[in-house]
Amino acid sequence: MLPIGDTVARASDRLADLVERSNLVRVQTPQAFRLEALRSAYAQWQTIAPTDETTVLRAAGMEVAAVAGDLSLEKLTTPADFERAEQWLASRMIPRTGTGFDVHAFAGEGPVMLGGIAVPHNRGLAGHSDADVVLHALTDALLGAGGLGDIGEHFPPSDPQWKGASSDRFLRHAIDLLRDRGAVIDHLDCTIIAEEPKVGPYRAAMRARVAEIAGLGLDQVSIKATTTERLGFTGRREGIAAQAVASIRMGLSR
Ligand SMILES: Nc1ccn([C@@H]2O[C@H](COP(=O)(O)O)[C@@H](O)[C@H]2O)c(=O)n1
Ligand SMILES: C[C@@]1(CO)OP(=O)(O)OP(=O)(O)OC[C@H]1O
Repeated sequence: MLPIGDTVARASDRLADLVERSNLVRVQTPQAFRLEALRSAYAQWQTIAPTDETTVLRAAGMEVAAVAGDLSLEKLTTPADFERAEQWLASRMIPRTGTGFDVHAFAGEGPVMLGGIAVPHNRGLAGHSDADVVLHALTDALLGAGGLGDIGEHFPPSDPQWKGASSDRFLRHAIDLLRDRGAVIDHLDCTIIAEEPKVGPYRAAMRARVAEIAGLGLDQVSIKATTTERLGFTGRREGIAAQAVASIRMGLSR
């Protein structure tokens, strides 16, 4: 049971007399009873559905012991109750960030897979899978945010089953692992580092595809690109790099 903090009064369409609340309590559920007592009390209960079990036991002449209630056991009955519970749960979620980075070298013929779409290019990318640096960097960022290892741990490059695999499944796997742990994915951001191909014309399609694979809204995904001003291996057009950041919220494990 819980004490009543509010003023208590009789009312119809207007407020009427106050009720002395010092000897009133709120009776919470769930409640615990000896099974035999509960069965026997319900066998004797013949009126309309009771609002709780104490009513049934007391009607059968039994005494019910009272123990201190707990506000965190509040019942979820109305939509407002659910909203309050969700806010309470959200307040216990801690923001976490993960970063990911990946590189694949140009080899063979295009197109290149970037952000889950085939981008026309005169050269392709070498890799055990489809070599989608964007999805690999995003996958590692998500795994990092969850403290769940890295992409190679989940999909070893030595395992022939991932040969030529579409990287959609790597990203989806990281998302599923996080969601199974009750995490909320707030935002994914990826920067593609390459002189070529130009990402601009495909940015919107990549963003939409990543959002679709991850089960996120468009406004929760960002795809950017930069060159390295012809410097370094990306500047020499030897390959493409991508770096990603995943912002999530996850409950405390302790
Ligand atoms: N592969 C790329 C690289 C760059 N872009 C776009 O060009 C802008 C300028 O790049 P800088 O490296 O000179 O900063 C960049 O902000 C991107 O919008 C691109 O589309 N594809
Ligand atoms: C994606 C995996 C799958 O075997 O292989 P690659 O396509 O080579 O990609 P990389 O980012 O180098 O390594 C991660 C591997 O898990």
